[in-house]
Amino acid sequence: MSTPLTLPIIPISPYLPSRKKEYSDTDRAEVARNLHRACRDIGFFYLKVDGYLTDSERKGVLDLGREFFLESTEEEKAKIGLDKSDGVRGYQKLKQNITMGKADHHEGLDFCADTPYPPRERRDDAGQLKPLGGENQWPERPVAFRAQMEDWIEKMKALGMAVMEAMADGLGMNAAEWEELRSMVEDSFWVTRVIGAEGVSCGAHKDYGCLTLLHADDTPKALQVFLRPTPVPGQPLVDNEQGVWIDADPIPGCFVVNVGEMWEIWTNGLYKSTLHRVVHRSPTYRVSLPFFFEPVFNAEIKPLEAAKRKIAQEGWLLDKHGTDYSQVRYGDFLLGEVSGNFSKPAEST
Ligand SMILES: O=C(O)CCC(=O)C(=O)O
Ligand SMILES: [Fe+2]
Repeated sequence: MSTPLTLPIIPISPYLPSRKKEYSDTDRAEVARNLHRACRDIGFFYLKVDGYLTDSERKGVLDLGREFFLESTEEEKAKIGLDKSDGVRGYQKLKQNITMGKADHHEGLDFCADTPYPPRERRDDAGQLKPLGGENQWPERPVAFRAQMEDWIEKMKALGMAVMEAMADGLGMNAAEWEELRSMVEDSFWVTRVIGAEGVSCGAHKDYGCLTLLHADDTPKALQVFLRPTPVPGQPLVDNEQGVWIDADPIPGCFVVNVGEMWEIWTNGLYKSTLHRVVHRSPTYRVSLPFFFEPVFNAEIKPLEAAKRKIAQEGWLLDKHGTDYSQVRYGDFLLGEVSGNFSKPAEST
């Protein structure tokens, strides 16, 4: 089977609560089947969201980011720097974010779900806020930033749930299995990021969480995905090092979605967290908004029975065949990731 050089497009409307009635179970089965194939063979796909968001919502959030990055003063940016909260929430300047040990050429603004710690446990023995122990830092300008972004976050959480339900069907989960999975993501420990860049931006990396829902402006030739040769059942997987970088250019009405390492564990490696990078070379300023739809902080992530059944049914020989992926608590995994993510600039303490 030859490798497709573009990502598949998957419509999610049949799974959106507001649209479900317009579609049949057969429509949903087709979405679930295509989604399963995309997650298994590529780990990335375009999610067609049709009328789920208005054009002004889609444009509005990107404009907020652009305006903040391009029109705020250095002081305004520094006022909400990572060092003013818990080291994870707030503004990161150029080269402050580290990917695979290298500084990224983009500035960013990160927000995440409320702290998972009760009030007495938010600071360490020295009185410093622990990572994730603080509060989000919202820019004062543009004034609509917080309200508009909070609406966006609610919509992204609901969209993430619809994709999760379709993925559960794609794996052939029964009702009880889906309930268990749903309880692990329903109160998602989401993270959202606004990125602005005018040069080569984000180094090659895999996302560590559950699902990344990426909304970006229309700059082409920026995001690239590492496409592995299509796996064949019953044959050992081709070495992960082999593959080609393809452009994942924006398509109007679609998000670019990928599965993170939590899905890799849930599926014992059937769904892979795939390498991607941003090599934006055009002189225009690019704004992108990845939304990381994550499990709840305390979720214990371990291989799902439904995934094991699917592996057996389809006859896969996976890298670790015979050995299950190790169980992780999502929150521990996240803390490990965020602690390696940011460089400490000399002026921050
Ligand atoms: O800006 C992009 O297109 C992707 C950013 C990304 O991969 C990330 O923040 O994890
Ligand atoms: Fe990423």
